[in-house]
Amino acid sequence: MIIEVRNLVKRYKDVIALDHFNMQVEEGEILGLLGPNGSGKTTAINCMLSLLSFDKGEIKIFDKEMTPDAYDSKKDIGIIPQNVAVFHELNVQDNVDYFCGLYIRDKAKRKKLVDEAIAFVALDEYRKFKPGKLSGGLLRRLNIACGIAHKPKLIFMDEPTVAVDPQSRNAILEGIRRLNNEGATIVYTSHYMEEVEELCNRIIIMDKGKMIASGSKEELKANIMLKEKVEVEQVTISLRQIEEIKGIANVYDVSYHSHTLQVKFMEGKRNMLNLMDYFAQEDISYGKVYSQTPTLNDVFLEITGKQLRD
Ligand SMILES: Nc1ncnc2c1ncn2[C@@H]1O[C@H](COP(=O)(O)OP(=O)(O)OP(=O)(O)O)[C@@H](O)[C@H]1O
Repeated sequence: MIIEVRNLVKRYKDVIALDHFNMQVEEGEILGLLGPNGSGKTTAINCMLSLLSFDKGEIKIFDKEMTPDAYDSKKDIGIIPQNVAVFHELNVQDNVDYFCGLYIRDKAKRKKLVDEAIAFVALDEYRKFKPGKLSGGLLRRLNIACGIAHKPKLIFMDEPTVAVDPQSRNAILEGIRRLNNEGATIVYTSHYMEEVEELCNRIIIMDKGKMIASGSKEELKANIMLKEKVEVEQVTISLRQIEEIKGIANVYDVSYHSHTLQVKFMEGKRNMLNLMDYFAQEDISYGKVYSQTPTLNDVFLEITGKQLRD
């Protein structure tokens, strides 16, 4: 076990940011911490890093209690904070060298690590650029290079792709996979469910400071009632027909707004065909029809009754 968090409680005056939060991370995982804005992701990470004190609970990292002076553990941890934290007076190379130098004294060894980190985030041609000259995506990549140059065993990444162009975003996600392949355990926070689905082998969903679900994306989706969602556009149906659609096999929820019909199905085959058969029988005309499998937003919606996205 690389991280063990038990019953963590953190209050900011009247706000309970973490409410008996639990989480465990095993070696080699890419753990996704997913939750809407304000659900407590950053607070949880900052407590794990001992950057914040907390009111109750226990945090162990590398099997040792995490405290502000746990330097032995800290040297094996990398942090990529949500807000880019680099020195604007230093160029790309000197920034990476500075952060690497906090951990590695030997100059020759450090030079090699700095070169590797810069190559890793593909910033070679920008070595001499100061941060002010870099685009948002390149700046994020510099932020990552600063956090990983000392080759940490455990890396915390707090929303590293916020406000990043798609090309840099893909480069960042690919880089995270490579770091993981090279042996790093990664804790990745995001409120983008697509990213978490794509990247993480286990996901913890947070809401209001609590862990509300945990598992692989397949496990999380298998545990909810929704198995298929069919949406039909440009359709006009009556209240009687809505009631009859509710009676079709496996249907458990029907909603109808602005001529768009959404039908949720539990387990089952031929769901869409059964619905189309009903439309044919009733002579109902319709526009486009989509069938969707559940997303992590559906998991969140079923557990909390609200959307993951704001
Ligand atoms: N310094 C602070 N003082 C008071 N309240 C705070 C402070 N930092 C966070 N909070 C509150 O604690 C709760 C959790 O915030 P936190 O930033 O940890 O959530 P988050 O999931 O990381 O959100 P985001 O995705 O917006 O970063 C929120 O209600 C937030 O308003």
